[in-house]
Amino acid sequence: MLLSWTSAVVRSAEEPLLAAGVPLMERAAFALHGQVLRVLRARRGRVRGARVVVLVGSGNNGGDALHAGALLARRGVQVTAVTCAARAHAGGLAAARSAGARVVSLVAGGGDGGRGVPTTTVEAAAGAAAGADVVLDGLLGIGASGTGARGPAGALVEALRQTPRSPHGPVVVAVDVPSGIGVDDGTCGGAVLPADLTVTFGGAKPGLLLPPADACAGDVVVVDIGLDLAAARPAVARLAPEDVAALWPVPDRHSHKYARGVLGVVAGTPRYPGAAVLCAGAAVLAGVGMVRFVPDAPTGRVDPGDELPPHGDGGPLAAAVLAARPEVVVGQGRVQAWVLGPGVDPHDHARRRTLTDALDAAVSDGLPAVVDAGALDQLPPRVGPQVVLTPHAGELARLLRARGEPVERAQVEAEPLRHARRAHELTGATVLLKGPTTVVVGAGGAVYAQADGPAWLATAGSGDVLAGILGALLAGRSQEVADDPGLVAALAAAAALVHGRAAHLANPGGPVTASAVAEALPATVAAVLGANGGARAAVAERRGRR
Ligand SMILES: NC(=O)C1=CN([C@@H]2O[C@H](COP(=O)(O)OP(=O)(O)OC[C@H]3O[C@@H](n4cnc5c(N)ncnc54)[C@H](OP(=O)(O)O)[C@@H]3O)[C@@H](O)[C@H]2O)[C@@H](O)CC1
Ligand SMILES: Nc1ncnc2c1ncn2[C@@H]1O[C@H](COP(=O)(O)OP(=O)(O)O)[C@@H](O)[C@H]1O
Ligand SMILES: [K+]
Repeated sequence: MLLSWTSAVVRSAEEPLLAAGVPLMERAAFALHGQVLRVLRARRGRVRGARVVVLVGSGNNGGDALHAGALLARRGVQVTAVTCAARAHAGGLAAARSAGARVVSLVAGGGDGGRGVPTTTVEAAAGAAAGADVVLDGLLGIGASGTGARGPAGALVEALRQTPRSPHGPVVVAVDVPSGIGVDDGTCGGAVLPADLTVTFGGAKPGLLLPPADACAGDVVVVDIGLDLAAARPAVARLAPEDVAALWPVPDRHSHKYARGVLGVVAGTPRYPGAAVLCAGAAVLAGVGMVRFVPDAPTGRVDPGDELPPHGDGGPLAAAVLAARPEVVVGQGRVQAWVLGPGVDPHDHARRRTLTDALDAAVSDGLPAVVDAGALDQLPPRVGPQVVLTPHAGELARLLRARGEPVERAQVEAEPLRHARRAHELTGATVLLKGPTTVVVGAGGAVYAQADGPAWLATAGSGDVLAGILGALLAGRSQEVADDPGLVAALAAAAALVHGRAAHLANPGGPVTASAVAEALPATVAAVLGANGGARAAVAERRGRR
């Protein structure tokens, strides 16, 4: 699991160490220079003679970068430090100079309190950076205010962004965070320099995990500088396969299909059966005990308010589901969790009635439920966190507008966490906001950000598969969810991980269909369980034999 902490939490973890004279900056710089050496070796074999341009802001982030530059210069790297503000970290500047680094400034008399640093232009600095092996971005760290670098630093970032990227261009290594991101909220509004690698100190920062800023972080390497963050509350978490293995319901010898969880599904319409097929099929393939697919009451044969027949013939929609997945059971019955709404057309009155009946039943029984697509508009004003909403950005904006918040899709995309959190506050539900990086907000302040799938996953029906996976998980862990509704957010994040990984597995590096993602689920779950669940399953198996 990758955990992240806000700037304020990191600062308060630093304080006692700094007061005790612990050389945090030296530790950070040493680790940073080690990462740059690794990049240089991978890129060109030799370190000596490599060119590194260090971008230096006014604060300690620039100090880290300058000290790392000094260490690199001592290894024979040609280091050019470009200071971008009226002041620069004095100790770092002195170290870089005495190690033989060249120092220039974008600000006349800048960087060095007017001690005669040669000035350069934004164009010249950008040109030097473009010709370097590595650009070390030490413009802004956790002390950045607002999003986007301003002033000369901002101008340089803009110029670097204009430089066309090529495979021969420099590797950009961000110091602590890519300069200019919203460190705590993941916003990415102004001038931000995207990195290939971010070397972050003490613990990751939320903006490295949260969309849209996470797209600027590249690979994230967390460096231990001795901060004690164990007792501090993380802001955002990202699950790894081993975390998902620990969450996944694995059967043992005593398991039977009902004990493993039965999932009720209301999805699709007779006109659009695809969502029903994909959602119910994904739940089966993710390993649920049983799927009950709920068809509509046969028109004209049942009075409003009557119970549905326990085993109606189900009509063409159920026939389509059964043709694809004969394992599915059609009809009403006891379930441990629900998936409601994928592909349900609100203009189909019979389907909408079935949906609202099931939604009412799920909410009044307190059962875990995935509320997706067509069901989002039917959500009661308040529900518990065992209900998971799974909107994409447009659907979340609509849900918020329906609750009096004037929000457009673009605003949700610019600040996914803020809006997902708002929807959680307003509805009480756990919210899984789909996108390139999926954000989950749940009970007790839980926040997850999962970036597991390829962009190929943005394909019709993909969300229906995700809903089925999550439904299977909720059905399988319904007992634990009843005891701890906070678990729902972790399960939602786990579903997003498996969904994304299944897309990679379905066709590595190429296009996928939603059906192919669903078909890849059994192998994906097996691979994820292999992270530590192989051992777990073996233990469960042994226990079962006793
Ligand atoms: N504490 C420690 O010992 C350790 C800290 N560590 C390192 O320190 C980093 C934090 O350092 P920090 O606090 O000095 O903040 P940092 O981000 O470098 O600069 C902030 C300055 O930039 C300016 N500025 C602000 N916003 C701006 C904008 N949008 N656009 C342009 N300029 C802007 C503003 O200056 P002003 O403009 O007001 O003069 C502000 O004062 C941290 O990320 C890590 O790398 C590690 O060494 C581990 C030990
Ligand atoms: N650029 C992207 N990269 C990776 N995953 C994406 C991207 N865009 C969307 N996704 C994922 O694809 C799925 C799309 O779901 P959704 O919008 O509900 O599609 P549909 O309604 O067609 O099923 C979500 O799980 C989302 O997280
Ligand atoms: K930085």
